[in-house]
Amino acid sequence: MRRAVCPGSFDPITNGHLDIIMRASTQFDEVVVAVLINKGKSTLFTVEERMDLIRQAVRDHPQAAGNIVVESSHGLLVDFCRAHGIQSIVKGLRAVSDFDYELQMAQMNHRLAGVETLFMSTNPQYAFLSSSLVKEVARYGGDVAGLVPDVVLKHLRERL
Ligand SMILES: Cc1cn(CCC(=O)O)c2ccccc12
Repeated sequence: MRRAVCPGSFDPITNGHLDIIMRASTQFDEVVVAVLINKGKSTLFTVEERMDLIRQAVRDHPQAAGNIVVESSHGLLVDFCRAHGIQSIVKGLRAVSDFDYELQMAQMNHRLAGVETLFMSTNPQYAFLSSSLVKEVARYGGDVAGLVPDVVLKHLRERL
């Protein structure tokens, strides 16, 4: 069973994230989306809400093949990988600016536990997206339809 993890805060999931998760699910037997718990960071949605939004977004996706599971993770990602029998981390790269930090994390995770990190190119139509930017635009009444899954759009409007 070849498993990969797609880690992130997903506060909330965007269509850029969903695109990578769906594409990763065609490359592995199972993809585990890990919602990272960061106690020090205030978030718009709770961990449970973020997990539910991801599950709904995947369910609503026409290409969903039933091999995507959503979990939460605190502490080191490599410990999460060991606990879940995961050999690969899949990350989406949006721009060259993402690469420096992601390379550092990939080298550390490989040294710590031999876990490989596989990078996928983000779909150019979503390359400018981040959860923070989506929240900022939505907060000031901007239209983020098409940039986030419909279920996220609904909850963003309710929450903000
Ligand atoms: C799957 C995925 C997770 N992340 C981290 C996002 C986060 O930490 O919330 C991404 C960033 C860009 C493209 C794809 C992804």
